[in-house]
Amino acid sequence: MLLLLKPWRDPLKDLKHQSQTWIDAFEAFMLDSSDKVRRIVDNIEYPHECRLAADLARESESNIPVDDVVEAGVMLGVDELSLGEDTDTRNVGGETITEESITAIYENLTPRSELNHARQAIEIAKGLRIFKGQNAEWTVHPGSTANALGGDIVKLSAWKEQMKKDVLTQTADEDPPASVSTASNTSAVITQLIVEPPQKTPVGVGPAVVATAPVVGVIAGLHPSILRDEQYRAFDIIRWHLDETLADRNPPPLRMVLYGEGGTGKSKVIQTVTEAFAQRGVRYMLAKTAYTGVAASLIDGKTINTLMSIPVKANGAAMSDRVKTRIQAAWKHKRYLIVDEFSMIPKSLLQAMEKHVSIGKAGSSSYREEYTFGGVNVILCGDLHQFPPVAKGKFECLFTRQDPATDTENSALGRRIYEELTTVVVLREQMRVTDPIWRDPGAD
Ligand SMILES: Nc1ncnc2c1ncn2[C@@H]1O[C@H](COP(=O)(O)OP(=O)(O)OP(=O)(O)O)[C@@H](O)[C@H]1O
Repeated sequence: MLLLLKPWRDPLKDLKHQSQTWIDAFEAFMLDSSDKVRRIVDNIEYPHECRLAADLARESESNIPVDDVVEAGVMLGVDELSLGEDTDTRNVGGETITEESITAIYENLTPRSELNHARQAIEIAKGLRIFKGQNAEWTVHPGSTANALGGDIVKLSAWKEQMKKDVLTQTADEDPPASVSTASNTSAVITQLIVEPPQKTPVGVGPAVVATAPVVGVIAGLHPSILRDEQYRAFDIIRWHLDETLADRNPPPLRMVLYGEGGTGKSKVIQTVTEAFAQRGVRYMLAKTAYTGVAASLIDGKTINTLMSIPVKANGAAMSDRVKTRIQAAWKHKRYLIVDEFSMIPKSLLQAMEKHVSIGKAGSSSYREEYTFGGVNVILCGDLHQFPPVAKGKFECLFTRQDPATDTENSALGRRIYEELTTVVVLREQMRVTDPIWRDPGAD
């Protein structure tokens, strides 16, 4: 929180005094903080509270009892557990907000999906230069008409085409189209949808539409041609593998690490890859996840615990038939798994992930029993020095070699699974920070 909210140049000097603990430093900072900062801290869990409420509502709609304490815990992300007190009213800025007032606000809102669609339409139209000036508004004068010129028609057709692709991106995520049920007829459909891999263009010479508008709060992808070389290499490996899979050529499972410090553009690669899946009409084959809800939401994914129905607190109990049925339904069509911020995953959790995904794939037509993860392709993204595993000892870090003195059976298995990831792309170019003083803090 201090890193996020307090201005700093040298984190060790500016964020806390040497004599302070991090907790003391945070408390001291909060004492002097502005109302705005307090509001941010107070509300930081709010999106997760909303998502949890939605998850619980969905669970109850599908007749799964919500008062089944152990099973309800299974569905929660780690950071979704401390929700604070359950109250019917909140006081924001002296105004009391009740359930009724929230309902009234929601009733007057345009549905989010429509807003996203409208934003997307405008972004794409801007990219295609349908609007005349940079900030021109699209005003309609009653009674007056204008003749469209040839160029306008071309732009409008391009806009319609791009809109169609984006509708695919937004809708084709969870389930395959009804007509796509087997691998072979998948590839038949795909040949119609496949787009040629783009030629790389020099940096700065981007196509008219460089990115589609993101789902709100999710990092948008880039057109592959404007990815940096290292980013493109990672994208191209996954794209190639996907095309081989779709052509039924059964490539060996992809076991890949996309490694790079914060700001080197990993999330951009993930979203560009997502769009490649959507363009091929197979978004439903891709599962995206991260350890924390915040990291998962940035890539439009789910937390590991939710996606794989892994209990937050391992209780050693055998998996119930109900959970098994649920993960098999969720994983039936999944072929690729992208995990962001993988440094937070302890070895034993990687082992649990492998086990749950394998169970999830068992019985499906794409299950490959001889491979870990039931043959699902795995791409771990992150930086081992960014966030260590939460609340676990050093021996649980994935980069710590196996050691019989400290490793448990599960953590040793987790390390062995990690060692399978031999395709590694390292992103070195810092994309977020452009000020040289930040890039090299040691320089005066
Ligand atoms: N090819 C690119 N061209 C221009 N900007 C880019 C490119 N790739 C990434 N960026 C920008 O760099 C910044 C960091 O990118 P991104 O969030 O993908 O990095 P990251 O490695 O996922 O960071 P973190 O690990 O902190 O989440 C973003 O502002 C993004 O828009």
